[in-house]
Amino acid sequence: MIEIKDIVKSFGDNDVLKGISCELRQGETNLIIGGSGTGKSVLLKCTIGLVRPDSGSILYNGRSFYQSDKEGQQAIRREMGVLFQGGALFDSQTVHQNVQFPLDMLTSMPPDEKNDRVAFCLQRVGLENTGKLMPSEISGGMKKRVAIARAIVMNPKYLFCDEPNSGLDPLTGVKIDELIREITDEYKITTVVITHDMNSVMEIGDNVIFLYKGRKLWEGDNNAILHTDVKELKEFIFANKLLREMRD
Ligand SMILES: Nc1ncnc2c1ncn2[C@@H]1O[C@H](COP(=O)(O)OP(=O)(O)OP(=O)(O)O)[C@@H](O)[C@H]1O
Repeated sequence: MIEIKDIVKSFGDNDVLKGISCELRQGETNLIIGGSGTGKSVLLKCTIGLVRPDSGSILYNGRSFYQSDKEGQQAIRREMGVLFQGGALFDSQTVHQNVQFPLDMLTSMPPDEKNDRVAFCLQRVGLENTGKLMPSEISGGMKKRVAIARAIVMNPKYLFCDEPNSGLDPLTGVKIDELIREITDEYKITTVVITHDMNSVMEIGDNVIFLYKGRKLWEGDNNAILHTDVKELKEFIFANKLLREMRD
């Protein structure tokens, strides 16, 4: 579990996060949703240690990242897998090399063990026998799968996904959501997904946190969200035509 407590972050006179607290639960897909510019990415960057909050604390299974020494921070970082927006694969490396990259950077695992681990992760995301291909030879959905395989290769306790569906057709997007959900459940990971996508909210929203202008306005699951009384959340949800028609 990750406990976010009263996080405040400003850039100059732009107060981006105005005191956000929430719990990101283990074995669940925790979705951070909200309109553009509401602070979702900044909150994610604070949570993965890329942006230091002005105040507040973030605890990873009880351990404070920002109050840990360098070694403690590295230990927590090693437990994080990150799926960056767009996948961020290295174009000049094969699928296998891309997935192996964190093992090369962060472990002294013997080569055979690395190969086995990479093969296992590729198989887990449904991409066995693709290791020799280059990223340019595979589809957008397959690239996301490779990026997921890379994010889980270190066996993370925490998985962060920034807009995992961006650039994918709806059906492929649903399959990626399902994969993230399955992996979360199977390995009991604390998964955090940033999204604008109401399909994802309805499919995998175990714990949904709605941000609006740097504050948390609502928190609940995907069953409760359609019955919200919060005006700003209703506007966000029912901007989606299909959901509006379902409601009416
Ligand atoms: N490094 C930075 N320096 C200055 N301002 C920043 C920085 N990073 C983010 N901001 C500002 O923080 C605010 C929130 O940005 P953020 O990227 O978190 O929004 P978001 O909710 O993720 O939006 P989107 O859905 O469009 O990605 C914006 O006003 C942005 O300009």
